[in-house]
Amino acid sequence: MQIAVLGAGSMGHGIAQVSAMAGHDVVLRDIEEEFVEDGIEGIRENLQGGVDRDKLTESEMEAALERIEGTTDLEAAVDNAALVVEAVPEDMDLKQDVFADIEAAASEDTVIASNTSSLSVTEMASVLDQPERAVGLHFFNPPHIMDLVEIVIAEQTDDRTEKFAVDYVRGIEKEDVVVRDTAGFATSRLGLALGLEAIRMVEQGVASPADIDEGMEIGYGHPMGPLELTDHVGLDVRLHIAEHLREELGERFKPPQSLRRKVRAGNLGKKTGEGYYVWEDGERVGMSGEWGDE
Ligand SMILES: NC(=O)c1ccc[n+]([C@@H]2O[C@H](COP(=O)([O-])OP(=O)(O)OC[C@H]3O[C@@H](n4cnc5c(N)ncnc54)[C@H](O)[C@@H]3O)[C@@H](O)[C@H]2O)c1
Repeated sequence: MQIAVLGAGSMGHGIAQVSAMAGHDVVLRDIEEEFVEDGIEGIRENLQGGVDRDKLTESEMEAALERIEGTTDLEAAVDNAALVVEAVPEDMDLKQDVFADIEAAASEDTVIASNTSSLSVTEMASVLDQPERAVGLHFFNPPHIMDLVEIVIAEQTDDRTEKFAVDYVRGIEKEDVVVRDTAGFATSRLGLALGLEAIRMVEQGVASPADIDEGMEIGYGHPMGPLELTDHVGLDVRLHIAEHLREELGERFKPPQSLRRKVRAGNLGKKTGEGYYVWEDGERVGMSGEWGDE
């Protein structure tokens, strides 16, 4: 099957990679040649990492790369695609424009998917003449490592589109969960609830960030505690989603004060070197503020 992925950033290049690894022909589109090249280079590095760890062979890597083509031309990208997945920045106006552009250039039965992590797919689909072909495909970061794809069913999504999405996700050997298009879907809503409560517990001095995280890792078998995960995701990203969920779902998603303060101070987590932990060269070296050493 031919697939177009729009946006060659963190998520887009990974979605292109897992699709090509499953045997699909992929066209990866971004707005600048440089971004397309960076995306394809990212795929090459991921695949080479897989070869180095004996997860795939050199020839499987080359075959996957041959199935991926890069372009800046939207029409050429979506022209023959059975599925288009957009992974452009998280902005409703931009995504609606992209959806409308896809519909104008693609064939009538092309399925149009969004990789949004928090926006309403129903609202995105409302700009389409055939909104029943829209669906959310919420991949997790990084797509070549994470097994889950949350399939988001908009108000308008029809049964054909839902089945198409489920078949595609299973075909690329990912696990699917099907959720209705509601704020935060299933995963962001629950993940954030845990993250915000953990932040409030740090504020109340219940325990240190490292002890709270270790409690969830050892006690509940989570691969990573809620505070370290917050540092990985980015405090700004978590604050933004919390504000959105507060608006949609109520005060239980009210962002804690320390989260706001840290974002204002530019302490956004791993990417800036400090969040609830202190980071050096991508490694956790201590805890933020008065908590100090672990
Ligand atoms: N980063 C994550 O952890 C994560 C996880 C799940 C879902 N998402 C979602 O995936 C989407 C993309 O996020 P990202 O982190 O990959 O962003 P990113 O900023 O890394 O990449 C976005 C890319 O889209 C390109 N772009 C902008 N306008 C475009 C257009 N009109 N057509 C084609 N490309 C265009 C940009 O040049 C950029 O390369 C967002 O909706 C985000 O919410 C992100």
